[in-house]
Amino acid sequence: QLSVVQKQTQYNQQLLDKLNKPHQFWETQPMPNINELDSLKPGPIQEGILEEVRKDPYNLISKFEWCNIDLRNDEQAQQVYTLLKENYVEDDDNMFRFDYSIDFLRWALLPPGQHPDWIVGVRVNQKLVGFITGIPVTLHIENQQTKVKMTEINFLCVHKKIRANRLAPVLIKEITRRVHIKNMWQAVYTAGIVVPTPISQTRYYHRSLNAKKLIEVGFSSLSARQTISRQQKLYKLPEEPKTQGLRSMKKKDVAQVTKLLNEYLKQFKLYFKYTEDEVKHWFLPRKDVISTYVVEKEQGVVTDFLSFYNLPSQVIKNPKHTHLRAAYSYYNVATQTPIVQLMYDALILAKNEGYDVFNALDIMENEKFLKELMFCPGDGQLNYYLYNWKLESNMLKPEEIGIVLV
Ligand SMILES: CNCCCN(C)c1ncc(F)c(N2CC(C(=O)NCc3cnc4ccccn34)C2)n1
Repeated sequence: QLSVVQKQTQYNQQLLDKLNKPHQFWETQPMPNINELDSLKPGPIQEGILEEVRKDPYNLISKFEWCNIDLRNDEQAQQVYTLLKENYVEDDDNMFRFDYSIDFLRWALLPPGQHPDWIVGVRVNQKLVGFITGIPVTLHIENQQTKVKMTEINFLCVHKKIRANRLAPVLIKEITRRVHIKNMWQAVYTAGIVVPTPISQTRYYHRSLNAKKLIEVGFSSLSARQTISRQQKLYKLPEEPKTQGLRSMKKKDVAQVTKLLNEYLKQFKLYFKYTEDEVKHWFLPRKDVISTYVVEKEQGVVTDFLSFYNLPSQVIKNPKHTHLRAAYSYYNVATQTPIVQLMYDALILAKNEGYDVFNALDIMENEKFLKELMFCPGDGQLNYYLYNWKLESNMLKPEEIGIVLV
């Protein structure tokens, strides 16, 4: 084992490296840097050459080895769950950490057309210590004609005990290689941190559903003049939704929901086009994972729908609560029902499903309901990234973003 002194020296050196050359890894990647933003022409930054793609995996330090994770296998799914539960994204004050469930991970990572070698793990003596994932998507960029088959990257995670080993850049390079070898050259991903070069900087908003719990876990705080009971009254919601014909989505709704969604998303500069199979996968309700409600008007016509996903956070140290139950706004299409009314019903439905807070980004048309429904801006910023693609416009406004990454 390295002596304490050696470890400290190694750590100090790594800090110095970071200070001297921040983003050392990202400068080697095809992402426009600040002064290229005006010179690069829109489209791919580097042309991919299939023959040049490395055929074998990147080298790992000894005792580390690559593995493909089969999330359908309970044991392997449990290993991923535990790695993320203990080592994935935390808030800046280390009070909360995401607790993605196994059912949620199967929903998020086993969509139609998934590639088994895009669920990538790194093990040391059978223990999972690193993880990164990709799923195949067709992204429409800035106009109808430009649609690009690419990967959506997510769940980059390195075990806390082996950070500063530069494993994250190797995980990124390896999944990039596995995408390139399938002749795909772009990626879309999000992150709470800023690395070169976001295409959009969006913000989280939170709507309190259980004011007392949010104060007890430290998610919300009371100012001098506020009391818990006054907060509860302020955020109180009716027992039942207002919209006539609002009900849980069923299989028979898939065709109409697909048409509504694809039509609705065309207004944005970044959006996916969905097949009926994909709508089945992403929107049919799954307990404790995804909730979708449709508005059915006279004899079977679906005019609107709302959806939100379940992403609890572990409350790291709290005498009374182990989890914060958070619902995240997914896709909402309002064609006949006013969007404020539809989202007010979403709050009521989420409250009745037991959520403590309802989160939404300021993307799509969300600005139209955030203030009126008493959402508060959070400290969390979510940056969107496109790998190896120069946009016509340097940055997109949040309301031009039509994709939600879980
Ligand atoms: C593709 N993947 C992106 C989604 C990952 N998502 C949901 C995420 N990425 C960065 C964030 F900033 C964030 N925020 C939700 C807001 C929030 O609730 N902040 C307090 C809080 C409660 N629990 C946690 C856990 C981690 C971080 C903040 N937490 C901020 N959400």
